[in-house]
Amino acid sequence: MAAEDDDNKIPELDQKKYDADEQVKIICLGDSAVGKSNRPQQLSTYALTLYKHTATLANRTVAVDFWDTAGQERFQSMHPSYYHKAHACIMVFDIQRKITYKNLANWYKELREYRPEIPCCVVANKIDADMKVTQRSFNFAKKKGLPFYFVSAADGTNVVKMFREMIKRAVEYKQNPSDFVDEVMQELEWPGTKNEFDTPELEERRPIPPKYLYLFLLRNSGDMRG
Ligand SMILES: Nc1nc2c(ncn2[C@@H]2O[C@H](COP(=O)(O)OP(=O)(O)OP(=O)(O)O)[C@@H](O)[C@H]2O)c(=O)[nH]1
Ligand SMILES: [Mg+2]
Repeated sequence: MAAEDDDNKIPELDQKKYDADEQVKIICLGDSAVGKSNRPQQLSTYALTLYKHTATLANRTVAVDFWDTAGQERFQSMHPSYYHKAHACIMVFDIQRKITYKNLANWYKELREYRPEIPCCVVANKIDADMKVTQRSFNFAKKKGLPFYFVSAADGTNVVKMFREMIKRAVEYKQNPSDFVDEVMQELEWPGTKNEFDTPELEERRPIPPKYLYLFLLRNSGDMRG
């Protein structure tokens, strides 16, 4: 109980802010170690990292929160609050590990259960390790009609382009959600659709070790490669 009370006091985890016009939330999905955070190997200590970025699009300033997790992927599933109010999703796999590509289908399925219509893209990361892969085709994205990017988080190839395009799509989606479920959820506070960080019942439904839930690191990153 004490921990839940503490969570309520962390302003960054108050998801109501994403209702404001100038705020978007973009989430990252993918297996562990595909390079979502582009950090050197380290213990997955923090459940949640928010990378804050300010983007200028058509003379408008947009505050972007990139949500990134470490650790929860091991459960092959994310906590519902991770998806809550997200405006776009970046799905990442590692071109050197086939399993991470195969698992995209699972991540995508879970994403669509929570967020049926938000813009999503597929990122093939680590192309610096094998440039030849860019000759290959990866059909998952095509099959689902998703934009696809060959990226190297290590050397920066396509990273800024991908982020800019996804921010733009997140803003467009927010201005004109095609997602009926999403609109309904924003209007009604259905059980399970408000900020799940505040709802202990949901913790019981999908238990998460407290150290993952209650530790988080807030980063200020103006650098897209951060
Ligand atoms: N060669 C190469 N290595 C990369 C690239 N991006 C990340 N890595 C390496 O891949 C490993 C995993 O990167 P992370 O960013 O921690 O991966 P993650 O997906 O965030 O993993 P979790 O936080 O555990 O979910 C690290 O050793 C990175 O240095 C890349 O573009 N090229
Ligand atoms: Mg990470």
